[in-house]
Amino acid sequence: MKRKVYTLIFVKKHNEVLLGLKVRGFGVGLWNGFGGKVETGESIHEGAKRELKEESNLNVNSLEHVGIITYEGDPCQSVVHVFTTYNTAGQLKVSEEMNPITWYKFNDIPYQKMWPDAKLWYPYMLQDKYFVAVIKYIGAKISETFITPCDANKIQTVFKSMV
Ligand SMILES: Nc1[nH]c(=O)nc2c1ncn2[C@H]1C[C@H](O)[C@@H](COP(=O)(O)OP(=O)(O)OP(=O)(O)O)O1
Repeated sequence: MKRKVYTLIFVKKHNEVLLGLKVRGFGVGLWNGFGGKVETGESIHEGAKRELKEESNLNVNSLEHVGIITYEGDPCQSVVHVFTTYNTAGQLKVSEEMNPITWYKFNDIPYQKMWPDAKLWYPYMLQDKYFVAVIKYIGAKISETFITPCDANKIQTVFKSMV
């Protein structure tokens, strides 16, 4: 089976993270980081930078790859590559996909208005701790999860074998 590959980018500063309310596409009405499908012919990093620009107007030079999430079951079978960055350039702007876009304090993340799996792995992402997760959905409900912190070198090895 060929899984769809997605990116998810979190812009951070000190103890705050930038989230947008999804107004189009997958996950409408939920807060999330920026991201989307990796397109044919682009690398995962290139896809991540493009999606960040399209959805927030922010440019970024370097992204840190902090996690790989594999989703099983409904609503789709996919792999999501999670990135963080502290360095962006350009003027933040809402987009057709994300509106509004807001800084959230780490201890005030709106988990009740996010994908149900977010609260399971955000703690790793917020601390820049590398992680690997497998999350199985049945319908809109999580049926099984496996989430583990991961050695940075190991995740880079796994990642390089996927790009
Ligand atoms: N269960 C889940 N939990 C989560 O926190 N984020 C998820 C998720 N399932 C998918 N995502 C993220 C991955 C990706 O960043 C986004 C979905 O991307 P989209 O479908 O919006 O892709 P595109 O922006 O390429 O879409 P279009 O431009 O509308 O074709 O939601």
